[in-house]
Amino acid sequence: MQPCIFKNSNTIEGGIPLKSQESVLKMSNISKEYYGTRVLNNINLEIRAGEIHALLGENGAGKSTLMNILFGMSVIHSTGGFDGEIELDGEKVDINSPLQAMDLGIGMVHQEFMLIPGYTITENIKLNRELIKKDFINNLMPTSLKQIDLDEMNKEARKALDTLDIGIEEWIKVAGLPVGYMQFIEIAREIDKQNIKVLVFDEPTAVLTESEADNLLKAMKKIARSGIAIIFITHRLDEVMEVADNITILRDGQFITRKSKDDTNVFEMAELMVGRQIESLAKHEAKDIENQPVAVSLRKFNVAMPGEEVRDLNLDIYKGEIFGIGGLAGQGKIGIANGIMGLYPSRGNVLIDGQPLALNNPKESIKRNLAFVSEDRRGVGLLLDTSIEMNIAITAMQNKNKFLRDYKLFSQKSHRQIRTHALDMIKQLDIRCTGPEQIVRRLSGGNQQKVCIARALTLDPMILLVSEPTRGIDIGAKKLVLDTLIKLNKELGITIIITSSELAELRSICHRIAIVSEGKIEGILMPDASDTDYGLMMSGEYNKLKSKEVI
Ligand SMILES: Nc1ncnc2c1ncn2[C@@H]1O[C@H](COP(=O)(O)OP(=O)(O)OP(=O)(O)O)[C@@H](O)[C@H]1O
Repeated sequence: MQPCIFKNSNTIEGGIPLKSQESVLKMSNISKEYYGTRVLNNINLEIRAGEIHALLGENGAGKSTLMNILFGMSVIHSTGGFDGEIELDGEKVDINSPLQAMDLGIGMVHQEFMLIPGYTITENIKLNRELIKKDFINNLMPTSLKQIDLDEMNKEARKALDTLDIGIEEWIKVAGLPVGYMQFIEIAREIDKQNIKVLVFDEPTAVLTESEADNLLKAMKKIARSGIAIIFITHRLDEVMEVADNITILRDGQFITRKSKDDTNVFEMAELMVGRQIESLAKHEAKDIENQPVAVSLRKFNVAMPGEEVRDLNLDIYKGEIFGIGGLAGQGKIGIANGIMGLYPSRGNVLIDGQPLALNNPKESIKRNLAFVSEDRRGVGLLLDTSIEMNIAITAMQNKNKFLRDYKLFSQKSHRQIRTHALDMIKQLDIRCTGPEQIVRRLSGGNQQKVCIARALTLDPMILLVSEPTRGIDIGAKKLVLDTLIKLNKELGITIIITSSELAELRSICHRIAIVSEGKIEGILMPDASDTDYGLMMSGEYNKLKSKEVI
């Protein structure tokens, strides 16, 4: 079996794309209801071979639902199916399961990784498509005793990785690899499939740093040049401008428009998505931070978070500051907040308002008025099968005795207070839902993130740590989240520590930004420092060059 990437037929000499006029995929008049609520209404989507087609829409617009239909996901069929037609290469198809979708040549690069950590990269790429040795004896064996051709599998995996310019060895295990690599392994798995015609990238850059995202966009262009049609779901409109040929925009389950990239711009796309004009992000006001008392002091702080280790780190964060933590994936930026909150083993000294914090004890961190919005909202952030209102209230109930009626001998939860508070949060953060009783699993990704933020705010924190707060959030909601952080800082004086892979986001709202490299602070910059300084710090070169007096 040969890897398909440049075997797909729609290329012409030199690998220049032959963007066929025929559509490879056509979804017509697609409608879908969930429990009586219409979430897609007569949607059309048409894509040609070799085209990169961006599918845009706010959180909850219906993008994932449309893709779930394309993949024949059970969530669609177990909830009454859908209306409309799907055609592949001009032929009507019924797609009743993901397996059938794969057989038809539809692939998906997932937002949440679907890799098996204990397997090697090759084993993950070839999972369920293992190659069997072709010698005479092996041919005679029953299937269960046939020998796998590991050499050939490694070769093909290598070829797929090379196509993506990934230097990593194919025989190493996936466990512990940085997030950026995981994404590429997912892609390698898809492009290694022989018959792939349509490849869906669902917010592929949401978990990547800027340089990793650049590489990914390049890889996408290369894959499209081989003739594969790409559906690209993203909330980052600059990426759309960089790689997309055409764009389909959904809003509240309605088809809004289809446009050629050349006939639109970022502002128009944003407006079409949200149905109103988007103002630019609010900016914090400059503050004389360093005269304030220290709110958080870290000395020789170490956190054993796999892939994000923090090593002997020293840092002071001032009261009332919005403090940014940036850096490349795998350098330790994510470990800092997780360590302070006691979620990963840590050692060293942490002072909160001058008083030592007991480490490795999440309850203690919450008692000391810290709250955390984790980057891993599905893993540690949310109770997916519980209502929005309970998700918002539960941590404050357990740790701060909020929403409890005290009857001397026992206490009982106050449904009324929980409901009133949830309704207020839903309004303040514009959580799109059917009501406070809706279970969180049924919310779109962005709205789940807003529930995490609401839960943290419910703890009335004095120090709020937020990790990747706008990952997977649409442009309208992003502004809302960042504006909310600024407001909490300005009006309630909350010290905010925000960790983000998006430097632009940090520079837009932070008073100071620390860049983490190899588990330590490489340096602290003001938001208006030069791009060169940021770039050098991110690559860990800043201090080396400074010591040589090059800068
Ligand atoms: N399993 C489900 N049961 C009920 N409603 C659902 C389910 N999955 C999604 N929905 C609803 O369908 C609508 C569309 O959600 P969908 O996840 O398709 O949006 P999206 O555009 O992908 O959003 P995001 O950008 O946040 O991922 C939302 O109102 C959501 O609450």
